[in-house]
Amino acid sequence: MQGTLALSWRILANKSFSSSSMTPLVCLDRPDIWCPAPSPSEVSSHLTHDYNEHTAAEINGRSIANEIKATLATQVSNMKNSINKVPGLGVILVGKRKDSRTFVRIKKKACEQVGIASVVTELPDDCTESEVLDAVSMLNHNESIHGILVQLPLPNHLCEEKIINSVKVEKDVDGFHPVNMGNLAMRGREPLFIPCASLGCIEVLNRCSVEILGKKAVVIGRSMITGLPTSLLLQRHHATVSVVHSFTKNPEEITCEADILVSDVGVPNLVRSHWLKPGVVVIDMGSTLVKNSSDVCGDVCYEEAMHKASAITPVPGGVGPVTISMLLSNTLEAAKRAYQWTQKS
Ligand SMILES: NC(=O)C1=CN([C@@H]2O[C@H](COP(=O)(O)OP(=O)(O)OC[C@H]3O[C@@H](n4cnc5c(N)ncnc54)[C@H](OP(=O)(O)O)[C@@H]3O)[C@@H](O)[C@H]2O)C=CC1
Ligand SMILES: Nc1nc(=O)c2c([nH]1)NC[C@@H]1CN(c3ccc(C(=O)N[C@@H](CCC(=O)O)C(=O)O)cc3)C=[N+]21
Repeated sequence: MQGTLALSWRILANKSFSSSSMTPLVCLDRPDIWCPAPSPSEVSSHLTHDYNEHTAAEINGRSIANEIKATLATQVSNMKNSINKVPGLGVILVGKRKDSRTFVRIKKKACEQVGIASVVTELPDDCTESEVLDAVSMLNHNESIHGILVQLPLPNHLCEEKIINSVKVEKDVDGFHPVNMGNLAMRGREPLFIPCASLGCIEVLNRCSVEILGKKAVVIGRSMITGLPTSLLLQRHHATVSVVHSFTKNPEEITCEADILVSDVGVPNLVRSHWLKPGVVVIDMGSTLVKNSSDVCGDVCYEEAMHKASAITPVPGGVGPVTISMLLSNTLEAAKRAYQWTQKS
């Protein structure tokens, strides 16, 4: 087992960017994000390792996100200089949920960092469905808003389906509109936007030179926000994907086959050591707020996984910040399309 771990770590650290020969999935112009191969030094700069080969490399999502944000900030500034426009994100926040308010605050701050304008429309917990639909409609018609995000979950009395369907497909930077999700699921079709957490997952794997093509990937969770689009996107990158959910019997028998394990559940410490194959790359998307604290907790028992995996994203500081940078990237793409502006090389 130790041999396997040592080998997989060496592969991870030394391999050149294996996905560079792959056609980018999205027809988005994502220079410097999907395309170029990171140099070995760039790869290792996102991985911290204590030089003990029997523990996993920790993937530094904050440094990946900072790199992406620096690229986006340059492009936003170029757009401003060339056409005197900046991308705009409209967020609708319903109610007082602490986690939702935190996530919206993080998104707003990230927009400021790269020069994207953001407006947050706040509605009370007991607002009516037509008030939310009106708020979406205002943003749909606002020419300085290029991306719209309705923070989920919504209070139970509101119909999530109806509200998501009302977002203009061209402004659906979350990628949750059925047209975008449907196109993601259908081979040969290109969605205008892919959900940010799924993009974040692939971005982390790409930037750490983890090969996806031909690998066995297991996704735990099948929600619209994370699990479902992540399994679809991993398939587009030619992984063989299995999906585990709340009705799966003996999930550990499936997860322990995975070369890449993605967990999108929201149950702290669900994934234990015996769920993992030695050398697996673990992407922990779980982000649960710990009760009576501002700490967040992932789905994977980190201390146990450290001794089994070859690389792992921590929580916080793993895939979460990369997800946020993908929202910024989608918003910039939306603005580029709206203004038919392309970055001159
Ligand atoms: N880091 C990031 O970038 C992001 C993190 N998140 C986080 O991801 C987590 C999941 O969010 P979200 O997808 O919205 O949550 P949902 O509650 O919508 O979905 C949870 C999924 O996990 C499955 N599930 C629940 N319990 C188990 C179990 N014991 N074993 C296996 N599967 C189980 C459910 O199965 P079933 O379908 O059968 O009900 C469902 O598919 C949250 O912590 C959220 O905060 C979300 C978005 C981005
Ligand atoms: N319309 C909509 N779109 C979403 O994309 C969406 C949503 N609703 N509802 C909730 C989930 C959750 N989600 C996260 C994004 C970033 C972090 C993130 O950046 N987490 C930080 C920690 C955050 C903290 O410190 O509280 C980290 O992991 O380092 C977490 C979770 C997006 N979601």
